[in-house]
Amino acid sequence: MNLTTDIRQRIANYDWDAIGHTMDEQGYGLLSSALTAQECDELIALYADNSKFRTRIDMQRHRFGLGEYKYLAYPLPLIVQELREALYPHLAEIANHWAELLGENTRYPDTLADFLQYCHEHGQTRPTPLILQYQEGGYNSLHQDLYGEVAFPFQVVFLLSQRNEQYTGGESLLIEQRPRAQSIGRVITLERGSAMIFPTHHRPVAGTRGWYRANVRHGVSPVTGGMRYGMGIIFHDAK
Ligand SMILES: O=C(O)CCC(=O)C(=O)O
Ligand SMILES: [Fe+2]
Repeated sequence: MNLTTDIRQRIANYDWDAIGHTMDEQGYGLLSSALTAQECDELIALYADNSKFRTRIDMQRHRFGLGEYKYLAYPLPLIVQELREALYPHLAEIANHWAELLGENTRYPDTLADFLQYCHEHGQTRPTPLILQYQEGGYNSLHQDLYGEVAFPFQVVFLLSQRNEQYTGGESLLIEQRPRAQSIGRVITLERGSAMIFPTHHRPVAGTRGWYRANVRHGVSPVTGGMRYGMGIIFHDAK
């Protein structure tokens, strides 16, 4: 791959205060134009190269939905490594703020390397960034990506395909379940190269007696035509 090296700068250029506020308010955030069309194409092309991946999952076999995904192997492709490293400190700051709101003692370290060290000490050593592929009819059931006791509270998904040109349907879904209430469903329409930051397991919501946890699951609605690729960056490693 002909990798660009301005990823760190691109990530640093987002208005992270504004993203933090949006995440506090709606539970997720968007990064528009995080990847160029060429980078999206390169990542899609990478999907065919099994030497870059450690595991392939047939989603139907596990009743996770319909489609497939592959977990990248270490060392991660440079662009994925750079995105994971560059996103982490901004998200750790928001994560620490959320932990405070929820009265948790957890404090996330400032660097991805330190956080991964912590994962490794807890037996979580396998890389979790993944590329997902859905054909017509494919979908991803509502789920959470937890792979052990250590879980970073946010993950990021990048849409790699061109909506309405390469595929139709296949909307990103977030379902938020508040205690003793019915769930809220959010449909997030991503553009090619854009990304969504969302909670891995829950988000703080203001109640009449302080902040409480609302459980969040994510998924993808059925693809009605064509082929849709996404790339997920999960920060905790897996057991
Ligand atoms: O394909 C998608 O957009 C959903 C990806 C997903 O489940 C994830 O990134 O964890
Ligand atoms: Fe997921």
